Amino acid sequence: MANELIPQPVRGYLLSGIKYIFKTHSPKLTLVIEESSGMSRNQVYEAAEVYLCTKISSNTERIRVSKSPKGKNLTIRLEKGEKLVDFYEGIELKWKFLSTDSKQNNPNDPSLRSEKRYFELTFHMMHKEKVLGCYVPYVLERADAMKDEERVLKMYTLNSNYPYNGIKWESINLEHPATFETLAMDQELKNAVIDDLNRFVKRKEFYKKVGRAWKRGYLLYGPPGTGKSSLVAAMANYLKFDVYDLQLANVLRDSDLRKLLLGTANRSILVIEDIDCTVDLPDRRHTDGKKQHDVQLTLSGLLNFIDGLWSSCGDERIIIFTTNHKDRLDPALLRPGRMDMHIHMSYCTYHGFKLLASNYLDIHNHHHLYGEIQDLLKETEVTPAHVAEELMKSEDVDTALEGLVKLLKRKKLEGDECEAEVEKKTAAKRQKTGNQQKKSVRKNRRIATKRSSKRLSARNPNLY
Ligand SMILES: Nc1ncnc2c1ncn2[C@@H]1O[C@H](COP(=O)(O)OP(=O)(O)OP(=O)(O)O)[C@@H](O)[C@H]1O
Ligand SMILES: [Mg+2]
Repeated sequence: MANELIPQPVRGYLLSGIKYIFKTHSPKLTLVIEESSGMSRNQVYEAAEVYLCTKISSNTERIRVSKSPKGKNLTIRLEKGEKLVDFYEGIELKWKFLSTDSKQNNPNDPSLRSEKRYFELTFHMMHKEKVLGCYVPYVLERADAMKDEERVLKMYTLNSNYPYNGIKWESINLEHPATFETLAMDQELKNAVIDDLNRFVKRKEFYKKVGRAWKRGYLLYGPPGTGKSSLVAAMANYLKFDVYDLQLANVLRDSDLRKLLLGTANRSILVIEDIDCTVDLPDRRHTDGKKQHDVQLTLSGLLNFIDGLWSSCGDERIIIFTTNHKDRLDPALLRPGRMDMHIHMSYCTYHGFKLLASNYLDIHNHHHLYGEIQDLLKETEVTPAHVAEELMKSEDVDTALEGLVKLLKRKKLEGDECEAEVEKKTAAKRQKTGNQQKKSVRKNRRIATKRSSKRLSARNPNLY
C-alpha cells in the first residue's frame, strides 16, 4: 500500500528518516576484544573463547572441534564469522568472532603469516557500565570455573639428565585418584584440613591486608604407608592445583633452586618429601667457577628463601613437607608459625578400616567379622596401605576380611612377641645393672674400710 500511495523519492526519504530515528535512539557500543594485548595474551579473549562455547545454539552454523592427546574432553570453539547472542540480566549481548589475515611479512611463507583474531561484543550504549563492571568479570569468572573443571592436573618432577642439560621441571599428568572421600584418616582432622584449604583460597584480600605472602604450609608426618603422599594428591585434586615434587637432593646449586622455584606456576603445591632424609644433604656445593665452598641450606633457611620469593608475586601457593620422623626435624621448622598445620597420619583405625572396606569391597553395612577386626585394630599397629593391600587380595568379601583378620592376628602376635622381647631385655638389663651396682657398692665399701683403717692406723699407729 505504501508503495502505491507514497511516491518513490518521498518513500526513500521517509525510510532513511526512520532509520536515523532508530539509530539515534538505540546507539550501540561495540567492544573489540583482541587475542593479545601487547606481548601477553588477553585474558578477556581467552575467557570469551571458553565461555562462548557453552552458548552455542541451533543458529550457529560452524564450530571448531579439537582434542589434545592428554585432554579429557573435546574442545569446542566458534568458527570465524560466527555470531551468537547471550543475555545477562535482561541485556542483549551480541558476540561475533572475526579474524583478519595480515600477510605483510612474507606472503609466500605461510609460517610468517600472522592472523589477528578478535571478538566483537555489541550491546546498547546505556548498558556500558553494567557490561564492563559486571558482565565481563562474570565471563572471566565463569571461564575460570570451566577451565578448572576440565583441567588436567600436572605433576612436575625434576628431570634426570642433570647436570648435563641444566635442571628443569618435567611434567606428566597427575592421575593419582586419591580424594578426601577415599582417604582413611581421622574424620575431624580431615574436616579441619578441608576447612583450612577452603579458608586459604578465599582469603587473598586478607593476606594482602596483613602483608603476608599468600601461602600455606603443611607438615605431614607419620610412618610409611599411612597416606601422606595420598593426602598431597587429595589436596591437589580438591583444589585443582598442580603438584611440583622438589627432590632437594638433586638440586646442587642455590641458583638452580631459585630458578626452579621461580619456574613453579600460580595455584600449585610444592612438595618436599621425606625431609628428614633431605636435611643432611651430603654435598651441597657452589660449583660455579673453580671455587668450591659448602653451602649450608637448612630447611628453615629454605622456607625464608621461599617466603621472600613468593611474597613478591602474590600468587596462591601451598608448600607441603612430609616426613616419617618428626622428631628428627630441625626444631626451627617445628616452631609455631613456621608450618601452618601439622598433620599426623596415623595407623589404621576402625573408622579408617570401614572407609577402606567400603571403597575396596563395596561393603556399606555391618559384617560379622567387624567386631573382631575392631578389637584387633585397637591392639595392633597396621598401616592403611597394608590393610588396603589385604583387602585387594580377593573380590570375595568374606575371603578378604578373613585374610585381614589373619594379618591382624599375626601382627598382634609379632607385637606381643616384640613387647615380650623388649620386656625380657629390660629385665635382663635391670638385673645386670642391679648386680653391677651391688658389686660396686661392695667394692666401694671395701675401699672405704681400707681407707678408714689406714687413716685410723695413721692416727693411732699403736692400735694396729
Ligand atoms: N590413609 C589412607 N587412606 C587410603 N589409602 C591409603 C592410605 N594410606 C595409604 N593408602 C594406600 O597405600 C598406598 C601408599 O600410601 P602413600 O604412598 O600415600 O603412603 P605414604 O605415607 O606417603 O608412605 P611413605 O612414607 O612411604 O611415602 C596408597 O597408594 C594408597 O592406596
Ligand atoms: Mg609418600
